[in-house]
Amino acid sequence: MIRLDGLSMHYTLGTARIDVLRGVSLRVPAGQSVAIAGPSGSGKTSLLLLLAGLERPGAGSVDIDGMRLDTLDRDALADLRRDRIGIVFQSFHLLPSLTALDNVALPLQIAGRPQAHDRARDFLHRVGLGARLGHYPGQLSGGEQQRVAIARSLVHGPRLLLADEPTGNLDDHTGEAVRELLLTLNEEAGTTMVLVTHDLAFAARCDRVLRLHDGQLHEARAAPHGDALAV
Ligand SMILES: Nc1ncnc2c1ncn2[C@@H]1O[C@H](COP(=O)(O)OP(=O)(O)OP(=O)(O)O)[C@@H](O)[C@H]1O
Repeated sequence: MIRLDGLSMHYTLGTARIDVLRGVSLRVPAGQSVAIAGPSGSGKTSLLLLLAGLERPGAGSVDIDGMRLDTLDRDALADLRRDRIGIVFQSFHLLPSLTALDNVALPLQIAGRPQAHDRARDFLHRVGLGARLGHYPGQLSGGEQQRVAIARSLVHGPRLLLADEPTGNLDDHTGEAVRELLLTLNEEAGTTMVLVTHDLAFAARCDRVLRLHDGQLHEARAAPHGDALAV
């Protein structure tokens, strides 16, 4: 369960203040898939950064599975991300000196999990990159790098996936494969998903669609469960 209560956030640039979120409250039950839409610059990425504990809100709180992120120190936040959260950023943050396989295996190795390379290989196959295991990020196309980042975000079996435009750079066919992979994980493993996406086909298949506008989240399409509505 994700609980956001009265979440506000602003950036300060010189003397200018940019209010990005203005008192956002939200509940996302475990296992729900949520698409977040909204105009460019409306704060969608900032919201994901708050959910991941990579930014701190100016006011309000983020609670993931009963843990209030503002009570956790930097190490505890890193542990939370390593154990429970998968993140796909718009810029993929792949390590340039590691192959695709090693990039994907790294989170498992850091966590001391066994069979890191076998599992990484399996996930790279699932995103259609079985023939690119030994490629370095600089030798991969943008869409291929994106799929490596998706494989890396999923390899440790996160309970929560936060993804910024996961199908943004992909052609129709590859985009469909990634949509299927994520939705299958959502359905079969019960992975909670919060996706920023302009991909209408993807949003249409999520349980719920929210729109961020003027610092507020609005329910564009609600899940059928009454307890899942934004409050
Ligand atoms: N580090 C920063 N310092 C100052 N302003 C920032 C910073 N990061 C983002 N902003 C501003 O905050 C606003 C929200 O940015 P954010 O990236 O969250 O929007 P977004 O909805 O994800 O946009 P897009 O759809 O274009 O990716 C934008 O106006 C942006 O210029």
